[in-house]
Amino acid sequence: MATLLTTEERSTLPALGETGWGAVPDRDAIRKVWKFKSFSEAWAFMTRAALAAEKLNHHPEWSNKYNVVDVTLVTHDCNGLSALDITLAKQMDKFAGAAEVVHNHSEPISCLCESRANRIA
Ligand SMILES: C[C@H](O)[C@H](O)[C@H]1CNC2=NC(N)=NC(=O)C2=N1
Repeated sequence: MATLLTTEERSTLPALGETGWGAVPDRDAIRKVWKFKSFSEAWAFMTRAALAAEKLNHHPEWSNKYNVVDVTLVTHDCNGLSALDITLAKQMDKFAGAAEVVHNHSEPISCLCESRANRIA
């Protein structure tokens, strides 16, 4: 059974913050949003991440819209962050490679994709 990260363990998390993972307001969870070059690259990332998640028996809360993948990591069994979230976060960072990290989490995900109007303009 996973246990919540201790205060001491959490003190090592800022390094993770520098990679674009951020705290979710009002929740003991972390979130990162990537923008890939294409849907195909986003899907390839999700495929790798899904296989890693299955191996860990630890699954992301995530959504995908076109080339954007929005990931929240939390451990449901302990209702907060555990070491499994950090392990999966690091693996996802590896799979995402050089994809653009979207830092403005307050922006609705629909605004992060190019609008259809812009693409055909
Ligand atoms: C029974 C099974 O092991 C659990 O439900 C696993 C599956 N995947 C999980 N994923 C996440 N993110 N948190 C969990 O607590 C969790 N628990």
